[in-house]
Amino acid sequence: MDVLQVALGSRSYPLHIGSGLLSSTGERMRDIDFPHQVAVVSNPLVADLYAEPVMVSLQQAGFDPRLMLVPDGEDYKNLATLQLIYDQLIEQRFDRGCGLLALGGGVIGDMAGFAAATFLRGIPFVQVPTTLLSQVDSSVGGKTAVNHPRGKNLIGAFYQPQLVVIDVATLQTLDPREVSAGLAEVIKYGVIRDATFFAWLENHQDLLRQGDPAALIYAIKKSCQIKADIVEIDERESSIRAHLNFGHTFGHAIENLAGYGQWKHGEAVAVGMVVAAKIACNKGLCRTDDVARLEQLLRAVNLPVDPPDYPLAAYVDAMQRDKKVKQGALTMVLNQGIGTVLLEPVTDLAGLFSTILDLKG
Ligand SMILES: NC(=O)c1ccc[n+]([C@@H]2O[C@H](COP(=O)([O-])OP(=O)(O)OC[C@H]3O[C@@H](n4cnc5c(N)ncnc54)[C@H](O)[C@@H]3O)[C@@H](O)[C@H]2O)c1
Ligand SMILES: O=C(O)C(=O)C[C@@H](O)[C@H](O)[C@H](O)COP(=O)(O)O
Ligand SMILES: [Zn+2]
Repeated sequence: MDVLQVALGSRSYPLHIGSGLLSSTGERMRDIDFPHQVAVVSNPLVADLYAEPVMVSLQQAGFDPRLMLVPDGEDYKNLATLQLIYDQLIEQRFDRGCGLLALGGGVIGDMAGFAAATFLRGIPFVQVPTTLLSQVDSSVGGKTAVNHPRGKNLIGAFYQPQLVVIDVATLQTLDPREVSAGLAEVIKYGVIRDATFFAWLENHQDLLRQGDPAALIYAIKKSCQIKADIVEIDERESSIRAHLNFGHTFGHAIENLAGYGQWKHGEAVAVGMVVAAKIACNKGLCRTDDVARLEQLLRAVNLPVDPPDYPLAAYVDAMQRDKKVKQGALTMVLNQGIGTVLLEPVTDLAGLFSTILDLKG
């Protein structure tokens, strides 16, 4: 097992990464003095697969765990489902001596994390991510949120977990499409921070697409390290944390326009990264060869690269609700070649994106 650290002063926490860790979750939580009463928030699909080892290990470690289920899917990542979590916490008389454990993918982690941030003004929580995407990205860094019908993650909080338990064995039951979706965020790290890692991903694309455990474990550790390094410098996204949003301005617009759940987050981000890279290329920040490398790698791991056909005005309207908009101006994350990005203010969104939609196909 490997232990990485997210160093944030009094809010620091470890990431435990290894195979078969679920059955020792309780011991790990006892080691950090986690509260006695634990709400284990999950969905029916994940609970059928993995609730038992987690619940048993919590009981054996002396905790009082209660399983609380919410419906599965991005279209349930909203205030109504959040209310279901609060209802269960209140009905079961959870008080300030309690904590919460999020067991599932990024949807569960984001929503349960926000419940933890807000219930009784904040209770401790632990992330136990079970998708590749949640293991490389959403469980680390403390962004929690639910969607609004008009925009992704518009209602949320920065709220750090006290522990992240990444059991890579859970990836064995993951649908191949979910593996690909997770790889989009992994590829993002290569583009924004590490050209050598990007080249490694290119060299291991077949193994990664096939879900090879050794290749995935390397990619998970590398991704978590890159994300931890960024979050440690800029926890609340006042500067370089926005780099982690590469591909998300357009990606979130796709998710919103299509209707939540129609596109997987990672798939939308894949297209968004290509769009951002094409903009960067038009501005002379990267070469057409860099865009081609990105497209090739995304295609190789079965990710889409072409934007769905919505009117430009609809895209522009959706992108205006991006959280990187301040006083009406959007800041875009654009790549400089492969391995570095910069932040660039955009005034004429329609003008900028009309060129890119022309580039389609
Ligand atoms: N907070 C952040 O920093 C951050 C970062 C990236 C993405 N996100 C958010 O994460 C969400 C996407 O997360 P996701 O891709 O994990 O999707 P998800 O949570 O919807 O999970 C995908 C599917 O896999 C199922 N599943 C989970 N674990 C499984 C397993 N081990 N075996 C079989 N099936 C399993 C889920 O039930 C679901 O049906 C989006 O809402 C996105 O906005 C947040
Ligand atoms: O942790 C971050 O910061 C990220 O931007 C990671 C993204 O992959 C993630 O999808 C995040 O939720 C998007 O942030 P948002 O602020 O645009 O909702
Ligand atoms: Zn993302």
